[in-house]
Amino acid sequence: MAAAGATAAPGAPAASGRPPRRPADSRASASPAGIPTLSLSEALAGLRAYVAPERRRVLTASLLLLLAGAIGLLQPLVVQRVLGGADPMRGAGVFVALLMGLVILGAGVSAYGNYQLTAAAEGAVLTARRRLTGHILRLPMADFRRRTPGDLMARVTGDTTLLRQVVLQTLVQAATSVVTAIGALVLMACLDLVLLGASVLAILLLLGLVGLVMPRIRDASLGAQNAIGEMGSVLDRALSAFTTVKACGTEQFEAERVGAAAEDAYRHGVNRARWDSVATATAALAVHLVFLVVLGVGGLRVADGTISVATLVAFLLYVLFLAQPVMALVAVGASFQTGRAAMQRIGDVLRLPIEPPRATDASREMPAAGPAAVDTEELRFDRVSFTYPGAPAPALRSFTLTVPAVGLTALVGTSGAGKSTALGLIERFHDPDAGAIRLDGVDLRCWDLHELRAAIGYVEQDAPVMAGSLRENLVYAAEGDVTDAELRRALEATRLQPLLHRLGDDLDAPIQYRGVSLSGGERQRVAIARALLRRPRLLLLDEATSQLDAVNEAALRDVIHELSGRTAVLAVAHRLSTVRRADRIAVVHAGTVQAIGTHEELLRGDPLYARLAAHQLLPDEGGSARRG
Ligand SMILES: Nc1ncnc2c1ncn2[C@@H]1O[C@H](COP(=O)(O)OP(=O)(O)OP(=O)(O)O)[C@@H](O)[C@H]1O
Repeated sequence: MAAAGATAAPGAPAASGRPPRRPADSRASASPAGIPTLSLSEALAGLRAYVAPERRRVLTASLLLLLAGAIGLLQPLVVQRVLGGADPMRGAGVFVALLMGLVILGAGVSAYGNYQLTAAAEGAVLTARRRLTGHILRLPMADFRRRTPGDLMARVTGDTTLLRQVVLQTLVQAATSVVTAIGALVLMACLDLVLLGASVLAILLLLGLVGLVMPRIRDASLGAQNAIGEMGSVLDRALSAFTTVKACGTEQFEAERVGAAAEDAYRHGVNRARWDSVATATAALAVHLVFLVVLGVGGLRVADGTISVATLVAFLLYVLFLAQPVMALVAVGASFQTGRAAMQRIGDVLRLPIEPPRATDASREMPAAGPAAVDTEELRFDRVSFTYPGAPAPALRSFTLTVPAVGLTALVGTSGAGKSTALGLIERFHDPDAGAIRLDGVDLRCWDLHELRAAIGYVEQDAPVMAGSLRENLVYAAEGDVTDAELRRALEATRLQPLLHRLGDDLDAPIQYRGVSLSGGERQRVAIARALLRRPRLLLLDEATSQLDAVNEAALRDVIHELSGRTAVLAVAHRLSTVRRADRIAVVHAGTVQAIGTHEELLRGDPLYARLAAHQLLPDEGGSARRG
């Protein structure tokens, strides 16, 4: 299967030398709410990985913010010198000027430090977005399909944004706050140890209470972010089926579904805000309590002459100064819990194995079907069986077929017989559970994935056209430069000149989102032209002619026929008129190739084909096809 030998994303935080883990295998513990959460060390390791590219900026910011903290610490000392002097008013002007200078210098250093820190945080967000996007696009098809685009988008846009706050607060503010607090405590110790003891006791008591609140913030954050992801999924469902929603008149129904998901996100958000407020209020209470304790105990000590008023005032200033790091540390704790939830959601995706470029253990997975065929330049399905993950029954069972290097091979059969699945396995969207598919006698699992796909032109059933220009859509899959003349030839071959004409003969004319400004047939032909420009050695067409009118279909049939004179074409078609001229037709039934032959041979020898032909053969040149 695709997961075999899969590769973890380069730089994925959890991939530091360890094999990639699926979420189910994760050592993540379960929160009281039953939501699995990252352990603290995993979260910190994840954060380090995102910040690593920004370490120089983070270092600069740390030093500057520490310097700003040190400058701040000097201010109470200056005040003490002024008030403690024999004549407080003598030289007051100089001290005030010195104080002003320190304030301005501190503000400047702190502003530049904060700028560097914010830039580093943006850099970490950029790193996370790049890794996540690159990883999502390299996920195996099965893993991608288990997720919804809306939720993945919420992870790339929303969860990564939350990292900014974590980096800003956790990495530097936590460090600088701790250092500043220690500095303040040391200076407070120099002033009076008794007052220090009373202050520390009061702070520890209330910080203990804050610690109890932190897990609640983490659970509420994870709940809120999951709810936002869910809302993205519900919204994506409605927007991607916009036409259906309109046609079915279900705007209100869908709006209510999205509204319900938004309400869920709101409830979680409010819950998080509640616990955030509890933490902040507790920290503020701690600071006030310390201030009152110092005022009370300090007042008594001034009264009995143990310390001077100047020392008490300086100590109180340090208490006020301590308020900032204490409040900051609580905010850091709360924000880290939010970031931890975001990192978990990002990590859940990054820990998924990506498509292996080449399965290293493919040889061990060789079927018991015997040695690899020696024939080259052909595609061969050798007793291939495959069941979609979670599906109750196999889509392919002992599917055996040879597609020569040149010629048109058609797959026909009833709906759900397994035709599209067979094409998907050639693209290695999935790998067979048993048997093997070989190209040039080499198991596809041993091919370099990029090389394999580069050799194939694939026109899928829904033939998407992307937002962008016609040119962008055409050259999308092409390797190397494509000239205008080549583009025009491809348009001509697929009878798309009228479309080009409608676009003012401008290859760079924009095509709307998902090609909604094109007809279904035009979209399909753009996809075919795109596949042709890839100059494939194997062209896979999945019902590529289903949306073409008779004239265009006949024209396209000529193109395919001409192409099949040079290369291998494997076409799935319900319109049997398209495949009448096929060199061989494989009749697929219940996941197995039950008959192979030409149109005439199968009409005579295969009852299923004869039945399909009788029901689905479209009139073509002179209606001759109806003779079956
Ligand atoms: N992603 C999937 N997950 C689970 N089952 C799937 C998936 N895709 C297809 N199937 C199932 O696999 C079987 C074969 O599907 P496939 O799309 O290959 O049929 P088909 O012959 O191409 O049908 P049609 O002609 O209607 O397109 C069907 O039973 C289908 O329901």
